[in-house]
Amino acid sequence: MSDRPVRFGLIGFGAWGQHHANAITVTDGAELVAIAARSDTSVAAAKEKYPDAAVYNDYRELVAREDIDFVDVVVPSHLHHAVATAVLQAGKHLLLEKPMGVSMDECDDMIRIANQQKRLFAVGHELRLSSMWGKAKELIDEGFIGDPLYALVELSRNPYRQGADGWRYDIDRVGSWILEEPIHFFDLARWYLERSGQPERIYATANSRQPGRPELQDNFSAIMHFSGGSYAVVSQTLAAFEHHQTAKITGTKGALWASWSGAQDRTRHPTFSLRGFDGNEVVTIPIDKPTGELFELEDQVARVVQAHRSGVPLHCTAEDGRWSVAMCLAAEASVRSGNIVSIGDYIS
Ligand SMILES: NC(=O)C1=CN([C@@H]2O[C@H](COP(=O)(O)OP(=O)(O)OC[C@H]3O[C@@H](n4cnc5c(N)ncnc54)[C@H](OP(=O)(O)O)[C@@H]3O)[C@@H](O)[C@H]2O)C=CC1
Ligand SMILES: O=C1CO[C@H](CO)[C@@H](O)[C@@H]1O
Repeated sequence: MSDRPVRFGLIGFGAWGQHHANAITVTDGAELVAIAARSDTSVAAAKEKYPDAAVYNDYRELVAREDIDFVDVVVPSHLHHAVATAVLQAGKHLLLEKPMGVSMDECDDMIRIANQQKRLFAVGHELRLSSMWGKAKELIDEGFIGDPLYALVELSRNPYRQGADGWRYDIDRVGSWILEEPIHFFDLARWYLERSGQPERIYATANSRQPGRPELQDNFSAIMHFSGGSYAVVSQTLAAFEHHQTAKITGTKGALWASWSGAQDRTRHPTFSLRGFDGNEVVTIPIDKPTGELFELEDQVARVVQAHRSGVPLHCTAEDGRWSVAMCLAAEASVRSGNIVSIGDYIS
């Protein structure tokens, strides 16, 4: 494989897209050659910050360029499908932010086109690359806790940002608030309980602080049962302060307890710890580098570069992204009906 830098185009230059731009520019072997934004303000901001990159106000001009290898899509969730299909149809590899799509049809359509075009398709579930959430996975796989039986992934944080033009508070554009952040935790819980087979059913409940906006669910909890007998609890409140995330995983022999805290999700100065009990003693497990979504974002760009250059497996494939969307939609159906929902109908 050639050693020339992997050439990236970035679509979306909002709060998170700007961090993607930075992650691309600090990654060895990656080059940010073009950015597409929508408003004049974002176009001007992109030009000022990245004078060497071409900046477009129509993403179709970016995808039409022949010299781009990978396109990184960081636009509001209801636009993922339209933008991602244009990228794939133009024959580019794709890194698409979560949620992969807002419906199963969207996910299936994108997977079909990626397969047809034989393109790489990674989804932005970056927590899988974390030195801490990932270390927990490694220990589980090594048998540190025995057979896993239970996983709790929990977040308490401040309210979501509005997003450009308020898309995050418009249910038709955000899809649901489950697709916004609990989707990461479904992905983690499934990863941790991988040895327990497939999840079979889910029960979820939620409520809103705004009586007139019941669809904006500040509090959300779900229980997901796996075929092997284990179960996972995913729980989130947006009615709290700062950003505090915990995972507790227990097995036939021991337990793990990971926690992360920061003034906000995008901090470079978090506190975090991973403690474990292997059935004999409680230990603090050293974490070899800082963890947090800004760090993992850089690791994610590095990973897709390696995948492109040397065929290293993607950290999160389109099938993984699809699975997590399915889980959110099943959870949503359970919240709506008040019933336990069979997951097979969603993931088949
Ligand atoms: N994996 C993770 O941890 C995270 C993932 N995300 C995901 O990333 C995505 C973006 O979120 P975020 O950055 O917070 O949202 P923002 O609203 O802050 O940014 C969205 C950006 O998309 C731009 N945009 C909208 N339409 C177009 C278009 N047609 N062409 C080009 N750009 C367009 C907007 O442009 P303009 O500014 O001109 O209006 C805006 O800059 C979402 O899907 C979100 O779920 C977000 C945070 C963390
Ligand atoms: O991880 C995340 C942090 O919060 C954001 C919302 O504010 C989400 O979009 C995102 O997925």
